[in-house]
Parts: sequence; structure tokens; C-alpha cells
Amino acid sequence: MQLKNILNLKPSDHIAVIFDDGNQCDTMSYKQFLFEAQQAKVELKSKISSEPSVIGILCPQSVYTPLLVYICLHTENPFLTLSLDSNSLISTLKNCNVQYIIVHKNILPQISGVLKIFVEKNVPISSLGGLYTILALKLDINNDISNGFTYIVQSSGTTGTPKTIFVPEKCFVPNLIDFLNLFNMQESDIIFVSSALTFDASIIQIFLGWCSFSTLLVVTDNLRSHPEKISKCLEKHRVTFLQCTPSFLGLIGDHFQEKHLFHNGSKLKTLVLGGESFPSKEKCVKWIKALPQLRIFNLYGTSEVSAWASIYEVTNDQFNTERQTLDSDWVPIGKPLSKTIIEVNDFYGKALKHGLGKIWIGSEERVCRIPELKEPTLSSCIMRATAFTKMFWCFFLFLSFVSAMDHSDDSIKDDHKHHLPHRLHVVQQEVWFQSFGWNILGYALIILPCVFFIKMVQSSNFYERDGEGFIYGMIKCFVFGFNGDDMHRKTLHVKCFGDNPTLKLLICVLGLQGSYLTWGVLQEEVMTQKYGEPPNDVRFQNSEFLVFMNRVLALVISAVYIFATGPNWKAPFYKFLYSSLSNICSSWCQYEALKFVSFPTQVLGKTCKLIPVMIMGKFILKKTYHYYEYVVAVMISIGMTLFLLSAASDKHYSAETTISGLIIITGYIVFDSFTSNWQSQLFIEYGVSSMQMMFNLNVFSAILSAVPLLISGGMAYSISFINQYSSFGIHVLIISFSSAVGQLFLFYTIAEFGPVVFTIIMVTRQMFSILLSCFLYGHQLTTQAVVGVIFVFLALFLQIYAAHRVKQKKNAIPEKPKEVILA
Ligand SMILES: Nc1ncnc2c1ncn2[C@@H]1O[C@H](COP(=O)(O)OS(=O)(=O)O)[C@@H](OP(=O)(O)O)[C@H]1O
Repeated sequence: MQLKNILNLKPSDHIAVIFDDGNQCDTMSYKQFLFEAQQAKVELKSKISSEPSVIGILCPQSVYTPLLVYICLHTENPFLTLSLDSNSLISTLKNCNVQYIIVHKNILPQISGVLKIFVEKNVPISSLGGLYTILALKLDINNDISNGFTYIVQSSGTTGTPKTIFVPEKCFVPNLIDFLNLFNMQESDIIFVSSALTFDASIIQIFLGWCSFSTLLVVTDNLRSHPEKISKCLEKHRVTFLQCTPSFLGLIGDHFQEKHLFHNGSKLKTLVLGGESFPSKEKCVKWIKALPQLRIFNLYGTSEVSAWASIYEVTNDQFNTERQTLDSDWVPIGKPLSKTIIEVNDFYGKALKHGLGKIWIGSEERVCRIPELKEPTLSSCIMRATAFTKMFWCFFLFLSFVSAMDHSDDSIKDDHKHHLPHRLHVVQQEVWFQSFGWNILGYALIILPCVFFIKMVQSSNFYERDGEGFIYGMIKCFVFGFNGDDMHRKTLHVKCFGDNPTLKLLICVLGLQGSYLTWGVLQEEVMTQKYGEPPNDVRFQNSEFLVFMNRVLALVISAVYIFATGPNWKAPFYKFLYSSLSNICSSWCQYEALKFVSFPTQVLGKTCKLIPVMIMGKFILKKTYHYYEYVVAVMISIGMTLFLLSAASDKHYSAETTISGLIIITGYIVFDSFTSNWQSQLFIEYGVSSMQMMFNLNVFSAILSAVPLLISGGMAYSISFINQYSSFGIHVLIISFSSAVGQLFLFYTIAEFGPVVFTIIMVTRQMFSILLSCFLYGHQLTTQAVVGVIFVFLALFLQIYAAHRVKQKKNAIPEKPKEVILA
């Protein structure tokens, strides 16, 4: 469809325009419309220059309103609807390169003072009832910049500073085609022109009317602002299509809505709400109950992509669902309209599949010109969107195009940035690869000098040399460790909880469960809650900072403890770097994987890591496992997978699993299983205490986890966030504290029971927490979940029983008789 097809109207007796000023109505058939337009457009063309120029329309609403638009379009010049605000009138005329204004004669006296010095000629139009005149202006005009556009709108400034938007045909035509199909527009439709023509939504409504040969209802601004009169008017003219802002409906009020709009006899078929937060579910349910045939849509967009970017039809399922949602949270913004691209990016500009992000709206074709941006850019706008867990995958390009992001109060058009087309070609896979690459480069900058230094010291005679002083001690500790008895203290963890292994295990289980459950809940809480006063409240968006702070606080706590009780530097310090690096990498993979894998894949990845931990143990600890231990690992993995998949309530919000997702989740498993096995190796080989392990490891972890933060700018962001919202700083401290307590138990468990038992406790902890909440709050478990629990418990019993049998067998083997040396 092209503009010329839109303007190609058929002469018929069907009503083209109804005008109602609250007292009387005027109508105009398509035949009359075309007749009047024919004369007026010839006259207009003859009175303006043949050079491209912008035509302003400054007229009160009347039956001629759509016709004035129509004749301007026939001159092939862009038009601009002006408002009678004398303060901004001159600047608007200048900004928009306006050369002519069509003015209603009644308005002329009001503006003649303001425009006096700018008016070159006043040429009356004899057609259209002799009601209009053309003012030719003498402003400095650059016609080139307005060439090729259909209309110009001025954004109101809710999306930052007000802007002038030059809209070409290719920007709004895709909207029209979509709307004609989606709304199934018919000739019999009556479309209410719901706002002044200074808003582009109304221009689209007029085009929609022409494309479907239906009837446009135009009213005065005064009538539109009168609740009773406007609702009566909509009822009287049997409006079938109403596209407006939720505030417009709010202005009408519940009483008049029920009386005139949403009742049995109403002809309203389609209600399209856009431009603001969607109304509450209760309201929509009420409307649908009164008017079951009504289709309700949520329309979302910005002036910069004149006019709309995405749409969502509210379904019956949504009305019927019992799910509790925030008022504005229950309707997503839907799928992007044709030729429109929507991306959700995180703080660093990485496209997200789910999680909190900013919505970027743009297009390769729907490109407007916005002179305030200096360079011609893709018309796009950045907005904040809400719902940490509910934002769906909406990345463009080669990947799937799923819909649904939240359009809620929080999507106030506050943070205004534009992005250029090339940004849209960044593929998600490349983004994780790049950021992983940058992180590795950052780590390498720290690790490579260390490796070089270690090699250098090892190949020198440093060890044999007797030295003294702090530096000597540091280097020796870093590269070789201290072997002397004076420095070797007994491992503290052994003494902590006596010698009863059952008691120790119970303490490990409870400690790990308690601390990591608290940590998980707090972390989710902090990432989902908003800081600041509405409507400027924001969420914190950087999980890497939380990881960093966890390491820093754990370092501080362990440092205080070991320096108070005496350190143990027996193990070469650099050896802790390995598990620190693998821990940081596994943590990164864990958070990154969430963007690429489905919920079942996440669950599988986490619950099946027991087997890789055992395999890794074979290599690092040179351990051999009994067959029953593999059976136990498989049973726990199956049981936990069954359990978690059935117990999760919001699994449908997860992303698709991509190849990237599989690579990252494999990375998580490999790094994670290396970490605990390597730590176990250090415990066994050097007898370090768990506190010493915590200190040594966190020295490196704190440094390494700072790397991605510094590279991405996340550190500066997080510090300024703490500065701005002090309560956030307190929350971070609490999370870090629970994580540090978790680490105390974690290292103690690995030291005492090894990596496999530790992993079993970690893997099963989610199941125990869900079981506990079921027990406390009386929730029912599904059959699948019960089967999962049975599997896990059977596995644990098998583990205990088989371990006991193995021990018994070992004890039963008689010791070889010792050779007696006879004197
Ligand atoms: N062996 C070892 N050493 C040091 N730190 C470790 C270890 N194992 C797990 N962790 C940290 O514990 C946090 C929870 O880990 P996981 O989510 O992988 O646990 S699990 O899947 O439930 O097993 C997670 O913390 P964050 O990285 O701060 O998110 C892990 O890094």
C-alpha cells in the first residue's frame, strides 16, 4: 500500500465524516468529500509555490478537518497540525520549516498579532465555504530537509525534550496495513478521532478511515473533555472503533462508561488503548462482561516511530486466569508491528532474553527524521520496562521473535537515547562470546604476570636462599608456601564441631541449607525490588556487583579470623588462584546461561553436576568411586529434575535453549566441578583450614570478580547506585554477609566430607526448601514431585547403606600379620 492508494477514495453516498460539536452535527458523504476536495486542492496548489514546502493547518475541528489533511497530501507537501499556543507557535513554525499556514478565518484575529511580522501574503481560499485563508510566511526556510515526508508532529516532551518528527510514508504505512488486518476494519465501521490532530495517533485514525472507506467521527476539543457529553456522543453515533488513551476513558468515568459505552446495546467492537499504562484487569473484565463481543488491544509506541511499535490483544484466558498480577502488569506490550524492531537490553547494552532491561524500539525502514538529534538516525527510543522475571525474549534478527514485555507504570519514557541501525545487527551469541572474551583478557592481564613471576622465582635459587623481611616472606608464601612447623598450625575445622561425623554432617547440611537459602531469597529480593520514589523508582541491574561484594565481605571476615587466630601459609598461595578463577568463571556462566537456556535445561544442568564432580575427582584427586556412588548420582539427578520441573510455577517464562546456552551451561558444570575438587585437593595435600581456604580464595576472587565490573563500567554504576540509594547498600551488606556465612559452611563441608557430599547437599537444598514450605503452608505436591522426592531419598539411603556396607567389609578383611623380627 502506498499513500496514493490511501488517497484514492471512491465517490459514494456513504458517510465519510460526521462532525459533532455537542449541539449540532454535520455530515459529509464520500461524494461530497471528494467534490469539495477536488476544488480545494486545485486552488491550494495554485496558491503555493511549486517548491517543496511545509503546510501548517491551524483550524478548529470541523467537518472539514480530514479534508484539509487530504488536500495538503495532494500537494505532495508535508503537513503539520498547529495548536493555538502563541508562545510556541513561532518556534514550531521555525523548527518545522513551515512556509504556508491554512488558517480558519475565525482564528485569524487571534494570531495576526503574533504572526504579523512573519506573514508575507494572506490569500483567501474561495472553496470550502470560503472559511479558510492561506498565510504565506517569510521565515528562513530550508526546504530540502522536509522533502520526502508526509507529515510532521511535535512530540510532547514526555519522552525527554520535545522533538520535531518528520514522518515519511514508509513509517506509518506498515502500521495501517497491520491495523486493517488486525482490527478487520469494514466500511460499516465508525471511527472516533479521539484526539486533536497535533497527535499522530489521530492522523493514523483518519488514514485508517480512508483505507477502509468507513466513517470518521470528529468532535470539538470542548466536547471531548466533557465526560457525559462525549460518552453520549459516542453512543449516539454508534462508534464501533475506539482507539484512545486510558486517561481518555478515565475522564469519562465508570458511571458514563457503563451507561453509554459498555452496555448490551453498544456497537463498540474494538477498543484499542495505547500511550499510557494499561487499565486494571478488573476494569477490563467489567467491560467484557457488559460487552462480550468487544476486542481489547494494548498498543505501545512512541512518536519517534510514528506512531506505534507493538500490539497485544487481551485474550479471554487472561481475563479468566487467577494469577495475581500488579495492576499494570497483567497485559504485555505484545509483538512488534510490521517492520518494527524491539530489543530489550541490559545495562551494558547486551540484548536480553529475560530479565530486567531497557526497551529499544527501532526499524530499518520506519525511519523518521528528528532534526534535534543532529544526524539522521533510526527513529527509536529507549525506555525502561519492568518485571525482572517476566520480560520475555524479544530480540530481533535470526533468532526467534517471541513477544510480550511489560508495559506498566514504570515504562515512563524517561531515559531518552537513540540508537543507530547497526546496533540491531549485534547477535546475542556474539555478545556473550565477546563479553566472555573481554573477561578472559582482563583475567589474563592479572594471571599472566603472576605465571611469569612464579616461573621466574621457581627457576631461580630463591628457595634455597635464606632470606628475611616482609617481601621475602610474601614471595616465599606466594610461590612455595611455608613448610616450617612454626607456621603449620593444626587445621581448625577438625576441632570446630567435635569428632562425631553424624553431628558434623548435620551441621554442614543445616548450615549450607540455611545460609544459601537466605542468600538466594535476599538476592532475588534485591534484584526485583525498586529503589527510590515512584515514578522515578528503579531496579538494580547488576548481579556481577553482588558477586564481587560477596567475595569482598567473605575476604574481610576470613581475614579478621585468621589474623586473630594465626594463619597457615603452608600451601603455595598461587595454587588458590586456580579454584578462584574456576569459581568466578562458573559464577559468570551460571548468570549468563539464564539468558540462553530454558528452565528444564537449567534444572538439568544444575542437578546433573554430581556426575561431572565425580569424574573430575578421578582426575584431580585420583579417586576411584564405587558403582553404587554413580547409581546414587544418577538417581539424585533424576529425582531432583523431576521434582524441580514439577514444582516450578513460572517455567513458561523461560527462554529457549540455544547452542550458546548449552555451551555456557557446560562451562558452568566443568568450572564448578573443578572448583570443589581442587579445593579438596588443597585441603588434603596441605591441611589448610577452611577459614584459611576462604581467605586465600577470596583474595583472588575479589580481584578477579572486579575485572568484568571494571571493564563494563558496572562498578561505577553500582557505586553510584549505592550513593543514590543508601538502603541498597545495606541490602548488599546483608546479602554478602549471608554469602560469607554460606562460604564458612561450604569450605568446612568440602574439607570434612569432600566435593561429592558437598555437591549432594547443594543440589538437594532446593528440594528441601520447597518441601519445608509445603509442610509449613500446607501446599500440595504433584505426583511427579512426589516421585522425584522418593528417588532422591532412595538415593540418599542407598548412599548411607552402601557406604556402611563397604566400611563393614573393609573392617572384616583381616590385617596382614606383621612380620616379627626375632632378635
Ligand atoms: N566450591 C566452591 N567454592 C566457592 N564458592 C562456591 C563453591 N561452590 C559454590 N560456590 C558458590 O555458592 C553459590 C551457590 O552456588 P551454586 O548456585 O552453583 O550452587 S548449587 O547449584 O546449588 O550447587 C555461588 O555463589 P555466587 O558465585 O556468589 O553466585 C557459588 O559461586
